[in-house]
Amino acid sequence: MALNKFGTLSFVFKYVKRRIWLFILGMILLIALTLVALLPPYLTKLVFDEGIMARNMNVLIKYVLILVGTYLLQSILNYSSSVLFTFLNQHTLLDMKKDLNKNILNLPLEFFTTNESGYILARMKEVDSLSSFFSMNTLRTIISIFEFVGALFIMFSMNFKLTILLLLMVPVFGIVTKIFGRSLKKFTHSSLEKGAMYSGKLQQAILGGEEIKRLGIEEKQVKEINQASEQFAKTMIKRGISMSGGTELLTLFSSLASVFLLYVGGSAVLNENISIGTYMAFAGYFSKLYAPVLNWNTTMLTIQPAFVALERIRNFFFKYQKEEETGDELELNQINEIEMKNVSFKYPDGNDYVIENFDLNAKKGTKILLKGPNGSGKSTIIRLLLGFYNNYDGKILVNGTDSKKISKKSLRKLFSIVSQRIFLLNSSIAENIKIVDELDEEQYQKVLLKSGLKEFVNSLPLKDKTPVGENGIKLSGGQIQKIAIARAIAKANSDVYVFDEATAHLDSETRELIKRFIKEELNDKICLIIDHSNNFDDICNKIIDLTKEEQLKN
Ligand SMILES: Nc1ncnc2c1ncn2[C@@H]1O[C@H](COP(=O)(O)OP(=O)(O)OP(=O)(O)O)[C@@H](O)[C@H]1O
Repeated sequence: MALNKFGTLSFVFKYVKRRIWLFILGMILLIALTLVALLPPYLTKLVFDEGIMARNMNVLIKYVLILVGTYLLQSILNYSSSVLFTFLNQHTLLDMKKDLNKNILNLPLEFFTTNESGYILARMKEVDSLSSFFSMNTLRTIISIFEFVGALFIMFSMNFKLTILLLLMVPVFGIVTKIFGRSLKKFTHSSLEKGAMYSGKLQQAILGGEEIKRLGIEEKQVKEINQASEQFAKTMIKRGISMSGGTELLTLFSSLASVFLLYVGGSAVLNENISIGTYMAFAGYFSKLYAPVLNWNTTMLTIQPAFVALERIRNFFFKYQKEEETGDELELNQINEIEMKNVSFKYPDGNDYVIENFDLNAKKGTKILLKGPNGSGKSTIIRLLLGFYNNYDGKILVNGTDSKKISKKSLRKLFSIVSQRIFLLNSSIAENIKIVDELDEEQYQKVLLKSGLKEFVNSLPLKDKTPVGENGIKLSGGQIQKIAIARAIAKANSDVYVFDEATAHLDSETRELIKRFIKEELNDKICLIIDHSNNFDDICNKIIDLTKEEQLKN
């Protein structure tokens, strides 16, 4: 979805609106600043014409003192508006970031499976460049537009013909700025994209550092990262060249324009059409005629990336439909039955059906063992039950209600899952176990016992305060799995327990412990167990083999 500037501005305005009175105060300060800034050239004219040329010391002193006061006032107004806009800038940015942070975790699973985490992070960081919307450069551009109008008015009142002549130069600046802006936008876009890709590659390599070393593919990885880094550097060079070219061209034009003023203004003084004072005032106002265009150029250097970043942020983060809860969905308090009727599903980016015409029925007390070779769709069935995808054929019912009508948050709250890919926070063992619900000491000790963690935790010098490292890097595969099991047991009020290859890394003793827990303590729950071994055959009352049409046991 291509967004126009209007769409982008209205998006920014949504945030401005929240502090509209401060923005209005800021604009009043800017207008006051403009009026004060218009005084010095006119006062200079009076200093020359009525003081110096008329050889009147008192008048000279009077205007010099007024000039001092004007500059003082200008400084105070400048300082106040810049403080105010710094405050507004940072708070507006903070609001945007908060919204983005909230949005990101509400995006569908597809967003996280199709984009590298480093790439997502880099794109989120692009928000920082939005700060330039309210930076001093932008303020200067706004002030210069006000000043342009004021200066034009005063110049016309002093000498109409000379003003028209000087105005002729403005379109030249406009054209150069426009061409320059276009190429800058193009290079900014590609440099942001290449930068995000570079971050993605780098983060992937850092996360997979151990595996890369094991496979001995360090050089290959370095080559790929360097290639991404080179592409990023190339676009940055192009952007830099375009920026220097544009800036230099504009500087040259403004120098030539002042020579032009020297010539036409000087000729007017020689022909006695204007006084020296008027010439001096013209020299002061002259720069204000081109200032909006020149300032726009400088502002563009910072604001253009901000516009591009905003478009990219909106295109990227908002192209996925959020998993938003409208409040109309049914809130679940318990799950008594889950059913899948004739369900067929393929992933949004996949061509083939992962599961076809699949049926499942589980009431409280049912323990289902899901079997089937790798890639046969076992974990996909769990994802569908959790409402991660809606684009399936057939029906998924919870307590007889279409699962699409049920609040996903309330549904997921009633599931305890030990997934195949376990994610641990980089914090202590205890914090990882109590990630969803707080437990009292007695409950917590029971959880440690049931998950087979107690002995291990007690053997550690820091006990359950031991940090697990990034994604459990400091623990063994089995220990990670035990923490995930403890986490699932610790979650209060669950009605459905899912064990997706939950015991693959466990020793036989712990496996038996978990088996006993499932057998003895989950009899009034629904259990879905995915396992390749025959370990759980005897404690399940239903076995579904995804390679076979019929269910093996009922
Ligand atoms: N996010 C995804 N996007 C596209 N295809 C996917 C996605 N996740 C899984 N698949 C594909 O769907 C199929 C089923 O995957 P799934 O993880 O459900 O299998 P599984 O039966 O649990 O396998 P395993 O026994 O190896 O754990 C696989 O072919 C896999 O490549």
